[in-house]
Amino acid sequence: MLDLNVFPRTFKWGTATAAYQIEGAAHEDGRGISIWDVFSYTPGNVKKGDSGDVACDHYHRYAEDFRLMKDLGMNSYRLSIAWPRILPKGRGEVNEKGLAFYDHLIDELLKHGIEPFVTLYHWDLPQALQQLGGWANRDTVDAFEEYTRIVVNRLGDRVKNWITHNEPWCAAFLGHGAGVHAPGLKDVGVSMQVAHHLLLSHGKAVRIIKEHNPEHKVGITLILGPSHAASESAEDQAAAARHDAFLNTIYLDPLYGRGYPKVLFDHVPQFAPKVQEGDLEIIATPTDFLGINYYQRSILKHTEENPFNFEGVRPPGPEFTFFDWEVYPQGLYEVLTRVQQDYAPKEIFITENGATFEDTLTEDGQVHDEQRRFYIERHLKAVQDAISEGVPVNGYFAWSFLDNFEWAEGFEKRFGLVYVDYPTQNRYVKDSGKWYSKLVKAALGAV
Ligand SMILES: N=[N+]=NCCCCNC(=O)[C@@H]1[C@H]2[C@H](O)[C@@H](O)[C@H](O)[C@@H](CO)[C@@H]12
Repeated sequence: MLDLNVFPRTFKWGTATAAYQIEGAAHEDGRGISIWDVFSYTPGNVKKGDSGDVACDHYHRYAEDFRLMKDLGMNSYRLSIAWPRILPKGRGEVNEKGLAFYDHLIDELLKHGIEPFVTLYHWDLPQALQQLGGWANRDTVDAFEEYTRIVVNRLGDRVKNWITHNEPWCAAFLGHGAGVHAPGLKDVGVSMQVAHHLLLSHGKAVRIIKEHNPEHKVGITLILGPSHAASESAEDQAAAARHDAFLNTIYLDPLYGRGYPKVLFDHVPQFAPKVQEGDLEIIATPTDFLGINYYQRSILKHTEENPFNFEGVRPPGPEFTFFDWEVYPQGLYEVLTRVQQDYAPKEIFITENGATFEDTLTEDGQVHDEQRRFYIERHLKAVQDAISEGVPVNGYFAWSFLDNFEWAEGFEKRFGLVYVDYPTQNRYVKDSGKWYSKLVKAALGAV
């Protein structure tokens, strides 16, 4: 199945996590409140009333976790910084204990020879900024610049790979359009303006990072997936094209200098974001790589029931994850070849890919998760095939290192290569993690 020699010598083999999902210590050492604390504490928003208050207690256990990561053989690791730990009110007063935490965390990683990829924003906006309008308020772009400068100045002597934002589509649409993520708003027009401000803040942050050190690599992480038409009908084809814009090209096009997709905003002009003079040029500031998160494809048909005139159709499967997401590895190949053909990024990292299945910890501390192993194997094969066709993929970060707080699903949905027994906080490497470790060691040994 896999031919490890196809992967470049410089390939980054790792896993990914996010601060709010693993750290815990939500009220410790000066950390401010985030929109995800507020959203989680609001009854009904998160399954079983779960929150990131404790999560994987990574805040206190990161040294143990990185020893485990080293033992598993990975050479890279994607993490995010919690903005509320650095600037508890979002701007102004800096929390030295927050900076010190990430100092120690990065030092611990480097001690093990693991290369950090740091995401600046993985959805945990300081609540104090939300109270001023959050990402719907253009001033938050300035706040993000302030935050970026502080983090890059403190960690930039050791961190050389930066991801400005994680999945602006989720932060914008799930958080402000569908209302199923923090801050829980349901206004599509606002969600599109939020998308614009996220992209604008990305462009500003790229410039800050490049000013700090032009040798540093900076990019953004997008959730991308194929949008397939449910039938050959012109209506369904057009519906799929609009969804492709709604999910994919609404970000890809402006990032690569093409402005916002007309196929979408000619159809729903009422949702078009307000764009100021110069914004699109800032958004298109050149980057060093594109981070791609891939989980599934979408199938669309025409509908008269909403202004976008598209609605999802359940994919045929036959395999689905515990999240009821179709297992569709060829979709990753489709995304990679399309991105290469249409945008030709200098470099691509798969910054997230993984699956949730119902894991059971056995009496003797095993988790036999063959479905997850098989999922990852097939998606790595899709990456291999894309590389064979010249797509410059130079890294794969499995989602996720640890089981963790899965947003509105709480702790029920486990994505980890490592099982977390929350009552004891003990970690147990799942069969998929053991397999991935062997593969990574072989790949890195093979180079
Ligand atoms: N149409 N459509 N498709 C998009 C549907 C959103 C899919 N969920 C994600 O991408 C999130 C991403 C997040 O970074 C991480 O923090 C989450 O834990 C994982 C797992 O959920 C994934």
